Amino acid sequence: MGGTQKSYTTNPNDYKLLEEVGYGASATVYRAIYLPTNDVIAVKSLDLDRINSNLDDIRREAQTMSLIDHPNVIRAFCSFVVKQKPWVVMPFMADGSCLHLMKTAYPDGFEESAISSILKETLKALVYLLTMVTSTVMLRLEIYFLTLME
Ligand SMILES: Nc1ncnc2c1ncn2[C@@H]1O[C@H](COP(=O)(O)OP(=O)(O)OP(=O)(O)O)[C@@H](O)[C@H]1O
Repeated sequence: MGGTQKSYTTNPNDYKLLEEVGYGASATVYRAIYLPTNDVIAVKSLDLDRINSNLDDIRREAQTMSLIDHPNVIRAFCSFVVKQKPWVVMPFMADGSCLHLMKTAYPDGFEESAISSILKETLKALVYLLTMVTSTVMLRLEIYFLTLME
């Protein structure tokens, strides 16, 4: 993985949740402070009651998120369970989502050139994720065949 790696503990007392910044189908996202370094980060608190998948799927997703290394895909710094709720610690995106930007600053929609670069960057992210998934599946298949041949 590139760049300098920051390390974050899995101790909930090291995190101070500030205000809620977003709400999705399965989670609430907070702006938060990582107390040991005073870094501003985001904490996504997943609501198991609102999620259809089981804990193993969530664990796998968080594990995959922590392997991500691409400028256009947000990665998880770490994840752990707090009062039966999985928390995912990630970089805080101060400008918010494209939808938020549109609602606040571009009510008539983005310019075509902006749309095309957002789409281009999103497609790059998708290609990265697809390549990552494919190589993980290939690796698993390889291990499977090697085990079979033993
Ligand atoms: N790292 C972040 N930094 C800042 N804001 C964020 C971050 N992650 C999420 N948000 C905000 O929180 C909202 C909900 O997050 P997200 O979409 O990840 O939740 P979800 O429950 O998985 O949503 P979905 O409905 O897509 O399943 C986002 O739309 C965004 O506004």
